[in-house]
This record gives sequence, structure tokens and C-alpha cells, in this order.
Amino acid sequence: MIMEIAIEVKNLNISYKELKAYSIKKMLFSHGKSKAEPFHALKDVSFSISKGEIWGIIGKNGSGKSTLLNAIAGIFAPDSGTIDLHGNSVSLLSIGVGFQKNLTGRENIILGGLLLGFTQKYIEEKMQEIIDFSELGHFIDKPVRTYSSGMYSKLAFSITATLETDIILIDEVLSVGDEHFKKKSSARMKNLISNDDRTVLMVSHSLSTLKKLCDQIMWVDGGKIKMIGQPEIILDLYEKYMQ
Ligand SMILES: Nc1ncnc2c1ncn2[C@@H]1O[C@H](COP(=O)(O)OP(=O)(O)OP(=O)(O)O)[C@@H](O)[C@H]1O
Repeated sequence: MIMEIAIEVKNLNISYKELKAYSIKKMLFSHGKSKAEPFHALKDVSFSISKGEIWGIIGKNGSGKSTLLNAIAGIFAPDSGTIDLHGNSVSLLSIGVGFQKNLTGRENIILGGLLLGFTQKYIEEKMQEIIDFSELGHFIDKPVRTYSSGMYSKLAFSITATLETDIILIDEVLSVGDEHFKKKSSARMKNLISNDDRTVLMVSHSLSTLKKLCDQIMWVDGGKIKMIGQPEIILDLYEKYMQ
């Protein structure tokens, strides 16, 4: 059987422009100019994921995991290399997800949905389902800047979980909110992930979660892929390495 590819990353390089630490004296005499040094967060990363597969990404803090998810989501542009999603829609579930703080929850649902590539008509059809899942009640018509961090993540989760994309990228968020919402969102996430047509790439520091859910694990180290393979093998090696 030929597997259909959903995510194809080739020779991906991404760097952040970093402001070099300068002494105040040097700053004063350089007339405010400070040198920007690029920091290579991803170095020549290549892999491909078949449609329907669930992949986990592991690696030390700062190894490049979030940068990779952001690049696949189209938020960061590569310096070089390519990312081909073969026409699949993609969404990123991350704590750092951006809302327009002065817009209401309802307006952010529309905006977020449009950014994910859905039509306004479709988003409006799904609106009530998103609001019900979020349990935000009348707060849905209040500006997002008035939300607590829990309410913020409930809204983000409800949008991603209801406006289902072909590819879901999850950055450390498998369940959010209070205990009751955590249970509900974790069950919903498992349901979303288990759809045979859905491709999932998730970053997590919970090795037991990854062992349970993933078909393959990618170990990223210093911006490079160290290993890709079966969860039992890679997670075991990683655990030993981290001890
Ligand atoms: N906006 C930025 N500007 C400069 N450097 C950055 C920026 N964002 C990330 N980096 C650097 O890029 C590297 C990779 O960061 P990234 O967030 O992708 O790591 P990570 O593996 O997701 O880490 P963690 O497990 O802590 O979430 C880190 O060394 C980090 O310091």
C-alpha cells in the first residue's frame, strides 16, 4: 500500500535574529546600533509524515521543537528549505496562541477560523458548538483582554477542537483549564487524534503520553534531528540520555 504523504519537510533551516549582548558603553559609542547575530534554531531538518500518522517530538529545552511546529503552521518562514503540506489544512494548538486582545471571544473565533482557511459561513455554522464547548457563557462577547489565562486556553482549545483541520500540531497542550475541562478536553483530543485521516505532530515532555499515543517519535537536539523511530526504542534511549 502506498502511503499518502501529509507533511514533507526538506532541508529546513530557520534562524532567529539575536541582539548580541553589548555593554552600555559600547552601545553609547556605536550610536545606538547593536549587532544582530543570527541564531540557528533549526539546521537542515528533513522528514516526511504519512497521512493519519501521529508523531511525537522530544528534545531538551531549547532544542527547536516549538520553532519546528511554528514553521509547519506557517507562522515562521524558513531561511531555506521547504515545507510541503500537500494541500492539507493545518492548525497549531499552543499556549502562546495569539488572540486579538481587544476583540471579543466571538470575534476571535471568526478571525481565528478565517486564518485557518475556513469560510465565514462555515465558522458561523460551528460558532455555537465552539461557544458551548468553551463554557465561557456571556464572556464570549467580552474582549479577550478581560479573560483569565484558563479562559484564554479554553477558547483556543475549543476553536482547534471544533474547526477540525487535516493536520493538528500540538505544543504541550493535551488538556487545559480546570479539572472538569481538563477531562473533557483530553477526551476530545484523543477523539480528534484517533481519526484515521488526521495527521498529528505533538510536542510533549510527558514520555508516557507519547508512548501511549504516537506511531513515531522524532528526537530533536541542538536544532537537528538526532533520531526518528519506534516510540518504545526512542523514548527509552531518550530517558537514559536525560538521566
Ligand atoms: N524569538 C526568538 N529569538 C531568538 N531566539 C529564539 C527565539 N525563540 C526561540 N529562540 C531560540 O531558539 C532555540 C529553539 O527554541 P524553541 O522554542 O524552538 O525550543 P523548544 O525545543 O521548543 O524548547 P522548550 O522545550 O523549552 O519549549 C532556543 O535556543 C531559543 O533560545
